[in-house]
Amino acid sequence: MTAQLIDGNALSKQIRADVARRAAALGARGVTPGLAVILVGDNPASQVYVRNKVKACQDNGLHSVLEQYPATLSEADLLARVQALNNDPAIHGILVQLPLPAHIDAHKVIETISPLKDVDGFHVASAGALMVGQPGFKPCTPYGCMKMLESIGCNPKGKHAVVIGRSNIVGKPMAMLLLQASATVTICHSATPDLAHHTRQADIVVAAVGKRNVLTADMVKPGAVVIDVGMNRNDEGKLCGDVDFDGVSKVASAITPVPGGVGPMTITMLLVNTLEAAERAAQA
Ligand SMILES: Nc1nc(=O)c2c([nH]1)NC[C@@H]1CN(c3ccc(C(=O)N[C@@H](CCC(=O)O)C(=O)O)cc3)C=[N+]21
Repeated sequence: MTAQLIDGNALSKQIRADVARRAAALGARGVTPGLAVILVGDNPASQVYVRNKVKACQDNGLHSVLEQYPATLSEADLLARVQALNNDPAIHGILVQLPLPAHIDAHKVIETISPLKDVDGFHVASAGALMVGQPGFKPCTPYGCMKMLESIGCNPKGKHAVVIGRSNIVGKPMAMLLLQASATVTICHSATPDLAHHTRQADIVVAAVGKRNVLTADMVKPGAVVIDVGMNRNDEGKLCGDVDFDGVSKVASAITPVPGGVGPMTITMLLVNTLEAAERAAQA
């Protein structure tokens, strides 16, 4: 291992301390930042994630409400809950945990969340704002990745960044944030014929596919910075990313681990977005 480790837990600790300070300052003005998390169904992974989010709120002085519903909840009832939270002045951020049961149109649910409370940054208005450089919530995972680059003094300006993956939640907004930071951005995906051809030219690689060993040492330029957004299980059931960490960490100059990298930063940026939603509401 020659690469510098970009520690998502350590960086989260710093940023969360700042969130807690700002939350306390708002509290002194009578406003406690509030996050509502809605979980539909009993997906065990979702239950763990949601509990971690609620705990992170509690630990940093944010108010949180967890609403759990059975998988049989109707779409109409879920939309009504979201509307009620839109109108609840104690709630500044609304997160509907994905995936939702198949009978519910996730797109419809997300579009029902007020863009002012869309702390996931998944609403089309948030995506559009990011696209045109207007104020709005940035999706937490790519936002966290940008903070990780910043934390090691990696300014994307003039660099070639390759994003692997084109999801609405990570790949696309990641590319937009890097572009906004004046990187030259290449987006690769499942139909890219020669992925290694692109990644070998990259100063920054962000892997966001959801498949193990998408990025191996032979695909990385010496000295590149590598961000691993993947969340997979290996044959032993251990959590691992999209990047062959052992190989790539011998070539890269800096790399994020899984676990302890992008995951905790995603939750941290959710707290940041919720705090900012509350600060804006307090100003209005
Ligand atoms: N509306 C919505 N917003 C989300 O942000 C959202 C979602 N739905 N659905 C599911 C995914 C997944 N996700 C994670 C966040 C943190 C960790 C995390 O903290 N991971 C730890 C390890 C956790 C473990 O050990 O399992 C780590 O990487 O160190 C993981 C996954 C947010 N998601």
